[in-house]
Amino acid sequence: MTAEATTTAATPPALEVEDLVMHFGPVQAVDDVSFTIRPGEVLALVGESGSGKSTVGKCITRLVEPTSGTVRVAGTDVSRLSRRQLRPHRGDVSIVFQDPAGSLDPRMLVGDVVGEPLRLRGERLSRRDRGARVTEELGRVGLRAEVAQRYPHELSGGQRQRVSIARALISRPSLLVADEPTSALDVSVQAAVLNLLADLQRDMEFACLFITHDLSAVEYLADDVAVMYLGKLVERGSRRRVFDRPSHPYTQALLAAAPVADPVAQRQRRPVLLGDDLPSALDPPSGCRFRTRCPAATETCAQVPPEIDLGDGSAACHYVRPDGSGPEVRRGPADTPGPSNDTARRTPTA
Ligand SMILES: Nc1ncnc2c1ncn2[C@@H]1O[C@H](COP(=O)(O)OP(=O)(O)OP(=O)(O)O)[C@@H](O)[C@H]1O
Repeated sequence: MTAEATTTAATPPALEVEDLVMHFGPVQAVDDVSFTIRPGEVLALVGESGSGKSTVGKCITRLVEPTSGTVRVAGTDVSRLSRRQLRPHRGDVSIVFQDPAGSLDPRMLVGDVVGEPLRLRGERLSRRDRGARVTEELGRVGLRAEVAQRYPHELSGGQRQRVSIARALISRPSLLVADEPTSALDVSVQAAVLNLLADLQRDMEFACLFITHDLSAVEYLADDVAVMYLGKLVERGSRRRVFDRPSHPYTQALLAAAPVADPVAQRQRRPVLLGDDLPSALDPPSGCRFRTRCPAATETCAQVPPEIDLGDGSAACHYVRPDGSGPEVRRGPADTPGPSNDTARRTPTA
């Protein structure tokens, strides 16, 4: 998908996250994470389970209070606002969760669920006007007006996720955080919901932080990609650059591990296995956190996070070549080939 960045000098980024830290007691879930999303841009946040992706999303939407750091939405520092001060900004950022069954109040009618953000935002609307807005939003996500009179449990998983999306978008947010929006759904409806999100994003032009494990969905939906590993951002760049020339050994491993639709391309891939499980966020490795699993690690990686600036907002491992291409990562015997940068184009299966 192409989202033309409409940023001008006068238009602040849709989202600026600066030095975000979230520790749950001793658990270092997110550590010094910074990134920006331009208006209308889709940034995919990828990484293994437990790398801190959802926690970043929750900090942005103030579902958890960050330990430190700044979150600016369309130029407003929302991290320092009290709940009361935040009220007029409610609805500027919305979130769609992985599991619609868990995120929709089972005692509320769908119409009330979808219309609730308008009430919370303090919009004074007559019952009739609110009903009309709800009907409009339901139509936008492909649901009939009658659905408003049903309870969430009376709907299918795909329909429930459409309700979550309608609820998220009724306040016309400038930023949508979509946290694994299709992964809890039946495979047969995943592509339809993903297509819906893509269409809505293109039509309504909201910026989107798309948190996902699904690299084929990233290829389909994202403009830029940010890669997280154990609470840290290890790489950021345009989707094309990251997929074609991943610079961090972790990104290379992640891409090499992802299934591709084309069996020939799959065979040509040179796998880099991640090996052991993710280390604990209770006691992350010093220096570069990936070093304990990195096939290219040297002793220096234990001391300083070996990052260099690629110049396009990307932080990359010091192993990156001067031309910006990735290192030849080796694992095991010296003749074991490194990862391929030749990723087949993928689209979600219908
Ligand atoms: N409320 C909490 N209390 C304590 N630890 C937490 C809490 N929420 C998350 N964590 C821990 O923070 C780390 C990051 O979790 P997070 O859910 O953000 O990762 P993730 O990348 O989104 O994983 P997944 O893809 O499985 O959702 C993990 O070690 C997790 O156990």
